[in-house]
Amino acid sequence: MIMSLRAPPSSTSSSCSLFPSRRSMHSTSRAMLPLSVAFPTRFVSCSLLQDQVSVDTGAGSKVSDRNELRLGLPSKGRMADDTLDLLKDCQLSVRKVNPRQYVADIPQLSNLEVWFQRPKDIVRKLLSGDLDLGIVGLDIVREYGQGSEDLIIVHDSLDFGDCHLSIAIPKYGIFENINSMEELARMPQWTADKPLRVATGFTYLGSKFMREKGLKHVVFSTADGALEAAPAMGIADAILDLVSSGTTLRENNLKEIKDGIVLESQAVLVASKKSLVHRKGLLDTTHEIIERLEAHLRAVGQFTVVANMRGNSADEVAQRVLSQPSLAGLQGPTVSPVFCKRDGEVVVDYYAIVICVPKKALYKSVQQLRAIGGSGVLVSPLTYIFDEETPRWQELLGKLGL
Ligand SMILES: Nc1ncnc2c1ncn2[C@@H]1O[C@H](COP(=O)(O)OP(=O)(O)OP(=O)(O)O)[C@@H](O)[C@H]1O
Ligand SMILES: O=P(O)(O)OC[C@H]1O[C@H](OP(=O)(O)OP(=O)(O)O)[C@H](O)[C@@H]1O
Ligand SMILES: [Mg+2]
Repeated sequence: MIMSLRAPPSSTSSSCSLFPSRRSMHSTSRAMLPLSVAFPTRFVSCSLLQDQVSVDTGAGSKVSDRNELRLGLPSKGRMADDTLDLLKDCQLSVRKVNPRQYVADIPQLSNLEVWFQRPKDIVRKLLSGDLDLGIVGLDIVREYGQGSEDLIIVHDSLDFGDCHLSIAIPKYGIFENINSMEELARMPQWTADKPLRVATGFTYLGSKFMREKGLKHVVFSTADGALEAAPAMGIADAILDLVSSGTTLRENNLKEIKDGIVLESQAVLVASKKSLVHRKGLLDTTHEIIERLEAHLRAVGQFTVVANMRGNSADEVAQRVLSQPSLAGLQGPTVSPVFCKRDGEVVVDYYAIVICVPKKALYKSVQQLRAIGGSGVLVSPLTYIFDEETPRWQELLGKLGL
């Protein structure tokens, strides 16, 4: 069974390498090139196989000796701006003194350093104990975390960076009638001598997935981008890459296949378990970050709607509002009397109702309000919705056994 990551014969680089053409590939002896790297003792030991890292986070590793807490954020790429925007929306603006500096702070969170790093390095540094928290795509956590139990997903849906990791094959040639992983695995073309060549940046997840899907003869090559070009260039048969809109695949004559999705991904907040347990102050800071994230992300999808409604009593108005399916709000409507003066007397003809409405259901809600006599409808955005309890915090305590 061939399930290995190999470098082209002439290459000593650990990344950016694609296979030589099929002919030269099969006429060359292709030894695996495991590279081992010695780190200073402060780091946990790693062995590199091309671009992959397997990290020993065994019981012997300790949290490093520092007082500051450290949060890793993406230094570049598509996640970088969205991450800063999200934190800003949670009133956790990152203060960067100099755009070329890799360290910053968040004035609201004392004793926390922000370090800007490449996403894969954030995961590596969480494992080595050099970071405590990080915001990256789940794909990167799973690929570079390699199943380590020291990585804990603290918030699993930060609502940006949505994509999935998927196998894609050409629409043409020998793949024209191949539409599922099962059919791909059954193709007679893949043998020990001529394995299926997959170009990917996700060799750990890729080899695990191929094994699970019963593909015995597979060989991976790595590249840092534009993987979709590899099949047309003749240097790979298939690719394993992130897909969002599907445009890049379509434009390159590639297709996804049934059961070919390895992982659904979006931005997550991830932490080192060791740090959470041992580093003073980290749990409190993490609690505050979770609270702010949850309160903000809940609010993002909702509007506050205020309307006036004629009625005889608050109860009667509430009955009318609750008779409509889109007007229940988060915990039912707030109904308050609107006092006005008529002929020298204070009277109540109207009631103000306040509800939270999902953004998607806004227009339907306004129609339903009008149908039951609502007028003067005011709609405003919400900044935060703080619940009594943060379910993710309870989950985290559970995972930590606290
Ligand atoms: N097309 C996409 N749509 C949405 N999210 C994506 C997409 N591609 C990648 N992502 C998410 O963004 C993260 C960062 O993407 P990526 O590593 O490709 O960075 P980049 O911005 O393209 O920079 P570079 O590839 O040059 O390093 C990925 O790990 C993934 O979680
Ligand atoms: O389904 P789509 O919406 O077309 O997005 C998918 C593309 O986005 C990512 O690449 P990116 O744009 O980050 O470029 P890169 O390959 O240089 O990283 C990914 O690697 C795909 O190529
Ligand atoms: Mg990219």
